[in-house]
Amino acid sequence: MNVAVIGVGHVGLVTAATMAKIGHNVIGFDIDESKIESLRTGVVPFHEPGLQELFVEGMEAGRIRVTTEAAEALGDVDVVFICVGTPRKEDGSPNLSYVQAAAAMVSTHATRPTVVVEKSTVPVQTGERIRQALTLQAQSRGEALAHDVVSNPEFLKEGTAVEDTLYPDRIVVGADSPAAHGVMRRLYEPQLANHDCPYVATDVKTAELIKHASNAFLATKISFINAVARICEATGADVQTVADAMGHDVRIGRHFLNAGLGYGGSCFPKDVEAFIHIAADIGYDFGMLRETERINREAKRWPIGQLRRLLWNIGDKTIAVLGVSFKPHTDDIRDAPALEVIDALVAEGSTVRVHDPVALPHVAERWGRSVVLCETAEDAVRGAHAVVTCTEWPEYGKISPAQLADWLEFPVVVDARKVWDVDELTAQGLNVASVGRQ
Ligand SMILES: NC(=O)c1ccc[n+]([C@@H]2O[C@H](COP(=O)([O-])OP(=O)(O)OC[C@H]3O[C@@H](n4cnc5c(N)ncnc54)[C@H](O)[C@@H]3O)[C@@H](O)[C@H]2O)c1
Ligand SMILES: O=c1ccn([C@@H]2O[C@H](COP(=O)(O)OP(=O)(O)O[C@H]3O[C@H](CO)[C@@H](O)[C@H](O)[C@H]3O)[C@@H](O)[C@H]2O)c(=O)[nH]1
Repeated sequence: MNVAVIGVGHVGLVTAATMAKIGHNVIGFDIDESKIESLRTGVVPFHEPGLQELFVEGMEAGRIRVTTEAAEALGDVDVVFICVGTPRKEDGSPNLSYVQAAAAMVSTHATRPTVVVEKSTVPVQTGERIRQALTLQAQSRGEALAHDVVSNPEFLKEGTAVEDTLYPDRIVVGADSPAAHGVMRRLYEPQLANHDCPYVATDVKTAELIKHASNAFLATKISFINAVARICEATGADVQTVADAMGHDVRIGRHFLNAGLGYGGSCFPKDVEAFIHIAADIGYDFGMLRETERINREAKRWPIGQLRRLLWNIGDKTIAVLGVSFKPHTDDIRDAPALEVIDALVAEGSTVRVHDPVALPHVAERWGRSVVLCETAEDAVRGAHAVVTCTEWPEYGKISPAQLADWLEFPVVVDARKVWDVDELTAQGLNVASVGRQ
């Protein structure tokens, strides 16, 4: 089938590469000329394991091309994926202007009936609004509407996006006509032939809601365990063991019960906030999600409180921050919990030494000379008064507690991501604050 992808960012590019992998002819369209320029030369402009290879494979097979020309991308396609951003507005509600602009482009440039697929995360009822807009635009040109609108939410996680998209836990497709369902089923048929997973065919609104409900639930699971971590710290219980034992119950499951610095990234923070707004708009107060957010704000402040407890004054100290990306295996620092930690340290006047295996260029963009960029973790930690872990990059776990004790000027470790074993740290004479441990 001929597939167009509008917006080749984290979701759009993985969608494009996956669609090519399963045999479709794909064209990716973006208004960001530098992104398209980079892709034309076969270079994926952000860090996502496996994506570079998958994209180049599609290009070499002649199944993916990219363009900044909407007319070239949208003229002759069976399916158009809208993968543009839906960032939060100042009041926390989702900004749908990019989605509206993308739909308008389809209306202007499509030369035949197509299936317009919302892959961006949008509020329930957005599909209905897109359909209304497409109808009005068609009527204004004296045409009858021929496009279908479908919701096909994306569940990939950054860092494992390629794997998640090639082998998803489920595929959700919301459509309001049998014809649109038929097109989407044919689109995914080659993937389903190699990977058996539930294919949830539903109406558009239900599919839209599945996405916000899933993200809000996962974020709430994280906040729940972070609240339990506070109780463990106060009582001497061990949150890791609590989570492991809870996880043995198949009804609960162990995933997303890692206590730490809270959730960040471009999705959970904005999607939880959006869901609260969406609910409020229809007159429902989703108070539980406001509590999820409150606990998450508290989790992000935890390291600074611990540094004050262990060092008393932090303004005159050198602090090593290990990890800035919102999770390992990505260079994405959007809404990363580390931002709050670093901002607070900079505001205190601390000397902040920062290491991250891949995100340092973004750190330099955001803080300039307010922080010291370190090429290795050792450069950051050696001679510092304390070390704080903000991202659990596997390489940090390879630093032994003995090395930490040797490198640090003061023996202070604030392990917000549970990188090291507390007992091994204390055995080296280190003063330790580890999430969910006394
Ligand atoms: N990042 C994730 O892990 C993830 C996972 C699932 C769902 N989502 C959702 O998918 C959507 C996209 O997220 P993302 O992280 O890929 O965003 P992104 O910022 O990485 O990419 C969005 C792209 O859209 C382009 N764009 C904006 N307006 C355009 C237009 N009118 N025409 C063409 N291109 C346009 C931008 O230039 C950018 O390249 C969001 O709604 C997000 O919530 C993201
Ligand atoms: O037990 C856990 C699990 C995650 N996190 C944090 O939660 C955030 C989000 O992590 P993750 O969900 O792995 O990454 P994302 O790429 O943001 O993926 C989420 O957001 C995407 C965008 O909507 C969805 O598609 C995915 O299904 C959903 O997991 C990160 O800061 C993690 O450190 C924890 O603190 N504890």
